[in-house]
Amino acid sequence: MSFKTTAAVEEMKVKVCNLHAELLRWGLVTWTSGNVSGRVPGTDLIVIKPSGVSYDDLKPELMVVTDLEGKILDGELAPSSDAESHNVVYQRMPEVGGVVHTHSPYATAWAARAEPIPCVITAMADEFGGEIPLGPFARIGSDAIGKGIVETLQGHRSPAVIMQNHGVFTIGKDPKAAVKAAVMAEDVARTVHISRQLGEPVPIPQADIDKLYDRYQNVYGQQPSPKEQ
Ligand SMILES: O=C(CO)[C@@H](O)[C@@H](O)COP(=O)(O)O
Repeated sequence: MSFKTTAAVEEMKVKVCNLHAELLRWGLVTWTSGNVSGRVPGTDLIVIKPSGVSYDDLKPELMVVTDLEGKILDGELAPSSDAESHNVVYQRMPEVGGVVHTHSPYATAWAARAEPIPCVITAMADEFGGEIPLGPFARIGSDAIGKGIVETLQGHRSPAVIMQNHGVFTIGKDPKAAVKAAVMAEDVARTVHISRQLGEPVPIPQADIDKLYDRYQNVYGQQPSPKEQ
């Protein structure tokens, strides 16, 4: 039976396509590395970048729609080679609406050293609620990467995980939130790297991390007015 698209699917194709430009804008990807996906709200449909296509050539109509098992439902091209990893996250974390993968240089350098990024700046407490955890080494081609992402994120508030010897995976309530987490992960990875070159960074006490995280997640910025809630 041929796939019957919807306005929501087409809207997600545009969002996912356009968010790939943010990966370039913030210096998170090189050539065709990296990928963004989004879950169409209220469905088990996933929209993801086609594999190996130049960022300059990405268009909404080239995005690939799959089910949670990776079966292609819409799209002429093969989905990202990381689609299985994204799908394991969506299968096991129903609250996740967006997943991003990059090889951003500073965060990936921490992954190459198999070290989690310690929470030593308030920006990390704000966005990640603690360290950016390290996930296991796993080769592409099975569900091992996806399982490693999910198992590592459990017990952390971080929306980002650095996978040993590989790179960054981030999650969010929607694709834009996952892209933000990828941008901020690279930003703090760079800062903490620079700090550690000149000495030993000083950890922030957990009680302060908790307060900073709560403020940033619940007070910072333009909170919806009571009538909007
Ligand atoms: O990291 C990997 C594979 O794990 C890269 O190949 C990935 O960033 C880009 O692959 P795709 O073009 O999305 O298939």
